Amino acid sequence: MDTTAIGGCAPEAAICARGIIREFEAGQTTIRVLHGIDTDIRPGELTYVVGESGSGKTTLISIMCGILYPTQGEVKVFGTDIYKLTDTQLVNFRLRNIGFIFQQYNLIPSIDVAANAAVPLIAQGVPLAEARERAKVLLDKLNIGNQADKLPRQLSGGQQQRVAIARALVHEPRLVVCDEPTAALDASSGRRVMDLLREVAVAPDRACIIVTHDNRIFDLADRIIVLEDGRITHDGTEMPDDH
Ligand SMILES: Nc1ncnc2c1ncn2[C@@H]1O[C@H](COP(=O)(O)OP(=O)(O)OP(=O)(O)O)[C@@H](O)[C@H]1O
Repeated sequence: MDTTAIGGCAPEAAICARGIIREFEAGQTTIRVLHGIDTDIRPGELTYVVGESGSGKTTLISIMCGILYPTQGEVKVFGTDIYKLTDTQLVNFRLRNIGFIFQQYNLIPSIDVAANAAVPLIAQGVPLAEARERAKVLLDKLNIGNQADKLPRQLSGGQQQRVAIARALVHEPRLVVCDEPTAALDASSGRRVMDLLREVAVAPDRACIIVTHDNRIFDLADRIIVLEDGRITHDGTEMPDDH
């Protein structure tokens, strides 16, 4: 593992992001979406990223979890400078260390719910029967254990989202990154998801980042980062007064 320091990274940081700029090409013009983000995500904390639509939240967390290259800047995840890895090394790093919950659930339509939730374990070579059993433990905790043998299309949107959450947590990744994990859920399902995220993803050697607009769960954050037009404008334990 590469552990050389990049600009002032705390060695214990779960994520150290320095000078993150991201641009997208739009026709003849280049749009700068992130304007030089510097931040450390601490282990043992539930960190929220909030901000208006288009402020760059999804772009930032995608860069932090190794699925979108920054135009400039560096990201260390648990000491590994992820964008210096080869493509294969990066895929393997993500597989072992990171769980994602994105707004598109991307379930595999032709395999049942338990197999979908078990995908990260199967990809790591865990035998199918064991992988399914481990996935079922999480599906039970999310109150959809009784759907394990169904195909994704037989589930409601909120149930499919919970399958995606089980899939993100099943391999007990050190970093969990979630984009609106409770948006499609009623209040009690949303609380259950948050309880599970805390149980699995928040530990002294783990970290969890959540993008959310859901004010029902704001009180559960340890830290809230506010993005405005691709810049951090607030970083504290509570929401700023003007949100
Ligand atoms: N692949 C892309 N190509 C061009 N522009 C993009 C691309 N991805 C994002 N953008 C632009 O970058 C800006 C930030 O997008 P992003 O999805 O990060 O915002 P967000 O804060 O997550 O928004 P929301 O809350 O609506 O999901 C937007 O203006 C968006 O149109």
